[in-house]
Formats: sequence, structure tokens, C-alpha cells
Amino acid sequence: MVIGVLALQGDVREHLRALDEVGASAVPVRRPEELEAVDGLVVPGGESTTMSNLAKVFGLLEPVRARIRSGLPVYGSCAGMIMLAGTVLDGRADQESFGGIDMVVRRNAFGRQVDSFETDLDFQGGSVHAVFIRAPWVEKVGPDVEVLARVTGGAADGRVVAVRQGNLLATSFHPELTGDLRVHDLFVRMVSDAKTKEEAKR
Ligand SMILES: NC(=O)CC[C@H](N)C(=O)O
Repeated sequence: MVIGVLALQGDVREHLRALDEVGASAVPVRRPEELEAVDGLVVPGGESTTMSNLAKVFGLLEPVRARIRSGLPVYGSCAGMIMLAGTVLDGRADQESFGGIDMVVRRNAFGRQVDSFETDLDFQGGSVHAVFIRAPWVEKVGPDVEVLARVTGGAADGRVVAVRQGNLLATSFHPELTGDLRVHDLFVRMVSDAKTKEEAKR
């Protein structure tokens, strides 16, 4: 089982390291041929407008969309969450996402005064330490989207910051930066379950 990290822009190395730490074999993905070879994909944090541009330049926009449609497990953190959103608010006019998750996401939602902050969140019955950096939040989810975490307390109380829809997972925060690897662990299990199901079909 091999998990790719989309390596156009953003904190690619941190995700490669986090995946390695949870025992998954991880490789950078920059070209369509490399995308073909992976069983799961991580879309890192960074800058979604730049990532969107580079995805077009590197010819990856349509190939990633096609693999998402055919069930590829994908995890997006922060800018990666924006890339997985069906609808992006406060984006640049020419910004495109891969889509896949039926949600409305607002870029830089927490506001300029609180560009970045850290907090603990309930995540799947445990607590996860979350770092937010010019992060989006989820404003609306469709019926098939499961909410995995919300902010508690402060001005953003109740805001949705982690979601899952089928094989797609997204967080507003950056678990790759904290060493708290619960989210990567969950994603690796999603990839391995998807691969087992895929093999059973053959
Ligand atoms: N840390 C991040 O990934 C920030 C996301 C960035 N604000 C964007 O719009 O893409």
C-alpha cells in the first residue's frame, strides 16, 4: 500500500514524515503517472490558490478529479480541505478545487486578528491538539457528510473543522505539524480498508 502526497506546493515533507511515523509508505506525487500508482492521496496545507494553479499547469486537476470519482481515498489538511470542497467561499475567481466533498468551505475564515491559533478538539472519542494557520472552516455540509470535529469556545464556537464523506477526509487544521497523528492514523486505515474492498471485488 502506497500513499501519495500531492507535492505541488505546501507542507509536503511534514505529511510524508507523519505518514512514515504511522507506518505507511509515502511518496511525493507531481505527475499523472505518479498519481496512477498510489492507493491514497494527501493534499497538504499551503495556499489553495497556488495549488489550484499548479494542479492545472502540471495536468493533475482532471486526473485527481477522476480518481476521486472512482473512489480514491484522499485526505486534505487546511488548503487541502479547500481543494476537496464542492464550493469555496472567499476564493479567488479563477480558483478551482478538486471537489468531492459536498460542503461549503470559507477560506481564511477565522479572521485576520487570529491568523493562527492552537486548541484541543474532540476527535473520534479522543482529544486532538489542533494547529490552525489562516484556516478555512466548513460552513455547510450535505447529507452524506459526517462531521468529525468542531471548535469549542471562543468566537468560532461550534464551527466545523473536520469532516468525512466516504473515502474523503478533510481537516481545517494541520496534524502534520503537531506530532499528534490520530488523523493520519485514521486516514491510513481508510486507505487500507478501501484497498481490501477493491481487492475483494476482483
Ligand atoms: N495553512 C493553510 O493551508 C492556509 C490555507 C490558505 N489560507 C488557503 O486559502 O489556501
